[in-house]
Amino acid sequence: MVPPRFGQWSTIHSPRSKQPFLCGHELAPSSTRLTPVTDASGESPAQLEAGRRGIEEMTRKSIEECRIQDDDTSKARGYEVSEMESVPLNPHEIPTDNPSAIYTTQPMGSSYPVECLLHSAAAKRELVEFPGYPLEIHRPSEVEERSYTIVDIPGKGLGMVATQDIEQGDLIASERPLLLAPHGMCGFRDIWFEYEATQEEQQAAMFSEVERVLRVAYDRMRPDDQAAYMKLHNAHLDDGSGPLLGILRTNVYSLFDMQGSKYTGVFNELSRINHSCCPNADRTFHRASLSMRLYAVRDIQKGEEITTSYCDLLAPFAKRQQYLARYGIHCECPPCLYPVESDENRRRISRLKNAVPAIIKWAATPALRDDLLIVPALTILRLLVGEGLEATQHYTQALYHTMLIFAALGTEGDKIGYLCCIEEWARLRRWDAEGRNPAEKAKCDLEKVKVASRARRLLAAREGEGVVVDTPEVE
Ligand SMILES: C[S@@+](CC[C@H](N)C(=O)[O-])C[C@H]1O[C@@H](n2cnc3c(N)ncnc32)[C@H](O)[C@@H]1O
Repeated sequence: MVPPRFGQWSTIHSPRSKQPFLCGHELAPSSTRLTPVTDASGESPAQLEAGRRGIEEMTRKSIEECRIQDDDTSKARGYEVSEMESVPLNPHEIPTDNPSAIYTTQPMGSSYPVECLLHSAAAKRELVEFPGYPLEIHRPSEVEERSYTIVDIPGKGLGMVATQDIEQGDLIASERPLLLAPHGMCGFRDIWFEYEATQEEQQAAMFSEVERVLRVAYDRMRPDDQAAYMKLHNAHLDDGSGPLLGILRTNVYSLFDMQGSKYTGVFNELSRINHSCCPNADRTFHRASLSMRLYAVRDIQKGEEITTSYCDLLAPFAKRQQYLARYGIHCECPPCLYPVESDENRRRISRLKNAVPAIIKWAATPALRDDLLIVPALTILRLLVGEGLEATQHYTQALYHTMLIFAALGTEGDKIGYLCCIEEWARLRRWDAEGRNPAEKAKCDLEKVKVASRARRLLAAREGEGVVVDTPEVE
């Protein structure tokens, strides 16, 4: 989970040209927020008229709420903010100019919408033109036989717990964010001070302006979603963040990159998952359905807490604790209780690199021992499992290497080991690739390894007969 960066003070300190900076596009309520008013609904002309007036009123209100430049707050604090330009657009329209901010409710017409704050017209285009978009999904609350519940976890607030056994690779949940916004929100408003402001003053101004940008998005949400947002945990009550910003900073997950910006999202249920440095679940964002998928990275037993990671799992203990402190977390998961040993293991694991070319070379070289690679490969796998790092890409990479080495060893190797590695690798890769087919890559590498190892056997046999042959070319 990556909270927004708010530290780019140099960008707001210097006076700038007073160009309109924040544009409140698409402020008209989308059709997802109002019942469509048509004759077919059986409503009377008076009801239809009232509905039309309601839409006009909400549009006007939204636009007015966006005109928050030069108000009492900023004047009283001695700074000015850039003007916000409001241009109502339909959710499917792409603006032809290039505004700095677009408020839009997506997918258009969905009963399960996401309030989106986008930084450019190009971002909106990329969002709505993504292949397969918009793929509908069910709200978590509508999914029968959910495998989890949200309950109180001693010492952690609320958390997610398995209500049945879950197998490695199983999908636990998929959920759309309540709010989607760029990582680091300070770019949305230009602030300039009339005097040499202190860092604290600049931070206070930035927090206040970001809060107001968020307020526009929040006011566009459906009442249920607003209530869900406000119920989320806020770990930033005392640092000057407003309530919307505090909740955002506590609960956002990084989602995806779009037009050079990282996008983040706050979720009703998925934001209830607590952190662990040996998590049993991982998440990926599915662009076509605009939803986050949570899946098990190892078997989870009924009653076990479902956890994910908020930080870099291979960072040393001290760095992880420092990072987690911003959430008010003092992590006491197993690796954090044995930091010296765990740091050493994680340091070794972090050195793991792509070894596929080396494996192919070894497979083709009779002079190299059969067990040269399998021993270190299994050692790394054991270390990863011992540290509970199945959620890292190092784990899938180590599984992949081991699978290739077993394949090269052929009958000399371990068939069960080979099958276990390839099946586990495929289970874990199931949710992480969008549009890419990991099986294709595996097929290609397996073929190379098998060709190389056949060549090696041939070489070994000919050398045994006293014939010297060149090593075949392998990548
Ligand atoms: C994104 S929220 C997770 C859900 C939260 N527990 C709740 O009640 O809504 C992050 C907050 O959960 C708590 N938390 C998460 N992981 C924790 C952990 N490993 N130990 C203690 N508290 C944790 C912290 O208060 C943190 O600020």
